[in-house]
Amino acid sequence: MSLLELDDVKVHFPIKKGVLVDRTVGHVYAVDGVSLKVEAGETYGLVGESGCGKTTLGRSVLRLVDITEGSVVLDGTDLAKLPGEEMRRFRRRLQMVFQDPLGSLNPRQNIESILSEGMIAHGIGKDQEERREKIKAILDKVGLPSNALARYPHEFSGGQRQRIGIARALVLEPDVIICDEPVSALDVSVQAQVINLLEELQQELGLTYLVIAHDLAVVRHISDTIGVMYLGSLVEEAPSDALYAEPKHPYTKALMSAVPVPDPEVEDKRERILLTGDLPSPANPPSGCRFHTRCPWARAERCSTERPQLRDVGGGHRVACHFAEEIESGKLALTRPTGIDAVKESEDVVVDERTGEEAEVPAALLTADSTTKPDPVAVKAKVPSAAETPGDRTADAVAQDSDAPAKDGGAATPDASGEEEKQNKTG
Ligand SMILES: Nc1ncnc2c1ncn2[C@@H]1O[C@H](COP(=O)(O)OP(=O)(O)OP(=O)(O)O)[C@@H](O)[C@H]1O
Repeated sequence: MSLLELDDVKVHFPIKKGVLVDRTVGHVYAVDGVSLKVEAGETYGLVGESGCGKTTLGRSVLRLVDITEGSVVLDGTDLAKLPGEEMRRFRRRLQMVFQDPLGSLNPRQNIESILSEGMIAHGIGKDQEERREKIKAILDKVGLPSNALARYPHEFSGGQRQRIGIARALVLEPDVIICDEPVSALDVSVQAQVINLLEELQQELGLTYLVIAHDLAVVRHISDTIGVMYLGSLVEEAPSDALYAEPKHPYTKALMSAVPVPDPEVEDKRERILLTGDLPSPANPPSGCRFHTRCPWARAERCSTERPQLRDVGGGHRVACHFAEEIESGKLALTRPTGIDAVKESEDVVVDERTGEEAEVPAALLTADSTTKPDPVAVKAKVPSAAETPGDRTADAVAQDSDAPAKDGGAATPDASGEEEKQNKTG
């Protein structure tokens, strides 16, 4: 049995209407039948574009949102069936590291108080002295000096604050840590340090992670197994290397082909799959295969009526596509352009709304309906905007951000990077 098992988990949020009497007029199918297993000591990476239900799934494991259907089993215990008090005790074993380290730390509490809070609630440590010793040891493990204890969250850089968030989870000695976009609010250089730290801690302490991220690069680096979500469901799951070597679902192929490769020669020859159309609303998902409205290989007769189940295609690789094998062998003709040729040949020039600059947009993305915006997944591959290209900012920010563990030098003072991050978020 795996340490954490999710079986057909559904989270449907009711859509209410009415002034005096709340009427349920529909549902947001945020998570719609996800089954996955996280093995002890391993990392499961969950990827998908914004709005696909990743965060809701993570929160449902912690019972921070109610599960509509299905089960979440931790070490043999079905959490959905636990009464409140027992669930409270179990919660110690499941901890979360949040995306926004500053927003998740109370600015009025010093680090000792923040880290003690959970320990007191769960009866860890017989007195404050014992708790302090434990906190100091954990701070050391995450690369922060013990004099950080008396300081406040705003006195640390973004990366250091995330180390505090990780320490807060660790002091409770959890079985599983759910990391929800753990590095997406950080500079790229700092991201690598935090990811490396998570890996080191895993090796040293035998931790188990469920890492949720929209960034394939982040998940690839750290995961043993990766699950790809689209509109509330898993469309593909495989060991990390297999997924990257041979993505089998058309959506995964499109996600992968949108990630730029640093080598220009490889980049030039690479197959591109550009999706047209927007992500459908989870309140009104398409019938049959949820991806059929954007899939370049969709077959009207089957894909729009029959919902594909995740099925094993060998080597622990599971895919929810009726035609995965035919697509793989090249036997299935395209029913929509993938935009491969269009990328190379298009000379259409339009103005990028976000930057106000002229941007080349592949002709394939300019659909007959001019009101339809190009899909951001596809566009990102060709026209990254200034705001979406962390690499550009990093060149300057790297020099300024001092996330390197300040073991002997004391905690960092408010630094330029911290300010810059805040401005970035508000801007
Ligand atoms: N409490 C809620 N009530 C109603 N709808 C919700 C609620 N929480 C999330 N949703 C909706 O559920 C869908 C999935 O949201 P979720 O935040 O889980 O996606 P995500 O993949 O984590 O996206 P992001 O990376 O942007 O957070 C979205 O359409 C969202 O608007």
